[in-house]
Amino acid sequence: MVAPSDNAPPDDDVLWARALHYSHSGSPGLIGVTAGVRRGEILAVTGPRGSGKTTLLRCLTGRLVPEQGEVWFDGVPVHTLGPVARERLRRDRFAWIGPEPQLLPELKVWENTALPLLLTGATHRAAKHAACAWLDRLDIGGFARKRPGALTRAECQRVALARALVGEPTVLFADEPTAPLHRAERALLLRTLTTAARSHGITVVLATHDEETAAPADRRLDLLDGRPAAAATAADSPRTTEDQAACSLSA
Ligand SMILES: Nc1ncnc2c1ncn2[C@@H]1O[C@H](COP(=O)(O)OP(=O)(O)OP(=O)(O)O)[C@@H](O)[C@H]1O
Repeated sequence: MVAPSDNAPPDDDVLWARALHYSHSGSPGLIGVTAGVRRGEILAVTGPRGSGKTTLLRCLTGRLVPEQGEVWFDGVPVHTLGPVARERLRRDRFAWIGPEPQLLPELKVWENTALPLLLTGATHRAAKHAACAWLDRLDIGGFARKRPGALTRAECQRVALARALVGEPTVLFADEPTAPLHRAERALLLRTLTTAARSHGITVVLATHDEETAAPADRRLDLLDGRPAAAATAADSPRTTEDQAACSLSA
């Protein structure tokens, strides 16, 4: 049960979370994480493996409900919504891209790209038109009639990006989208993602353990052991504040 709060989210944050706590079957995933992202901004959530990045993104999308804390999207208290409303929010306003493209091998590239629109009732013609427009924008229009098996992994990941963007979501959640790619491919995918998001005013929450991938972000949130990194470091070294005081006295 999530306790209500009098604290309203900041006006300029399209997505805002306060003091999130979440545990996976008893083992801590998030411990008191607060995060905000403004409309059109790119927020990088960084940290080593197991630091809680995916758990945070899943709490922000409403896929996971925090045990404590609040998540607000566009003035809506996501943490109080039921499963159907959260599912609708994810479908209509959010998109997700992970490290694996997860394309359907039987479908052509344009059909894979159009899937989110077809599943929400768009006509075949409108969905195809939008899918092909996004494939063109991402410079992969030439693949539209091919099947994923004919593409490289990096090309498939760009198709997955087109599929994520085809519904023009308010927020794109990108969980280690470049992780399985070589350096040059990583740079291309990242440039494609950030350029497309910025030119369409799409907010991005980008989880990555890689400094170069985090570099284009407007802001970043560093996690360690499920906490903001600064808090985790302080918790690991209870004498830090005392030590700093001692240092400044002796300086
Ligand atoms: N389904 C689960 N069941 C049990 N523990 C989990 C589950 N998912 C995550 N965890 C644990 O929660 C912690 C945070 O995991 P999370 O996947 O959020 O971190 P991450 O920073 O995204 O890591 P990675 O980069 O490896 O995906 C880790 O200790 C992880 O082992």
